[in-house]
Amino acid sequence: MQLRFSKMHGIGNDFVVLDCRQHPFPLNPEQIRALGDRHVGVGFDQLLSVEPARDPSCAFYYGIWNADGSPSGQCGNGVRCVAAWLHRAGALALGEQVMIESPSGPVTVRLLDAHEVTVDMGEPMFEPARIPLSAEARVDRYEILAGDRSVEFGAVSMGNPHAVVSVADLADPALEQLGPLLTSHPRFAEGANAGFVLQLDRTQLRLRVHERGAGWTRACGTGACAAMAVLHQRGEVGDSVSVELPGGKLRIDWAGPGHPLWMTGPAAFVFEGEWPVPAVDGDRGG
Ligand SMILES: N[C@H](CCC[C@H](N)C(=O)O)C(=O)O
Repeated sequence: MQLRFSKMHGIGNDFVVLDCRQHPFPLNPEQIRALGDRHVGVGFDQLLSVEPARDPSCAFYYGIWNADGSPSGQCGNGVRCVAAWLHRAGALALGEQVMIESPSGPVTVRLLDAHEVTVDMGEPMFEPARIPLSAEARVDRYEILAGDRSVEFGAVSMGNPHAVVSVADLADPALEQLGPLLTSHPRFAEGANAGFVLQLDRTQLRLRVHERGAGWTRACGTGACAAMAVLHQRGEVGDSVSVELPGGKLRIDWAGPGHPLWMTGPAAFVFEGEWPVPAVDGDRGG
């Protein structure tokens, strides 16, 4: 079977997008990993499917799988690319605001232009059980033993789990080990995206993220939302911040609990292609 796809990225976080509006998602986890392989496949951080909505209040549904084949509930850079993809497919007009359904629930997207999208990512969820994180109670700062060091972090869900660690040096070599340790720490029952944030002032952050299921990526949209939300809860940033990641900048706006959190940033097309799906064993994906 030949599979048509679009290759896209959101500030360097790269995606393969599949049009599944007319046919069911066709790949099992083994095939997802093969497609995501950067040497013998096409390569991506995440695979995204565009499907008919399941929730009647939404225009479409999008599925999300990491490069290791694991599913995720949310992808911030990815949903901006889905919105731009729908615009190119003639299914979303400039300036039009629609709800799109993600595995963790609906988000609202609006195309500011063909390559700039703003998204209401919903409210950050801090309750440990909603992340999920095993903890006695919800606090602004948790302590965890990672390897031989105690690490202080914030935790939040954007529809996917995030740990946020404030650092003074994003080039600290210790982060190379700390990222994977936090991502797979047993206190995060479903794993975590581990964000390391350097705060420049109340309106500017720098961030690196070791993503669950994909490793270090050049950008993580939900990670930018998570870092801002954690610092906002501590009263350390204002209601609007610029988050600079290795691949580029996002703007995050959040007025606090009870308000939606908006993420604004670019979405880019790279190329269209076809991929011969290998006949490998494994249960159906999705
Ligand atoms: N690795 C994430 C999914 C992709 C998130 C990221 N690429 C974004 O832009 O939000 C997870 O397993 O929860």
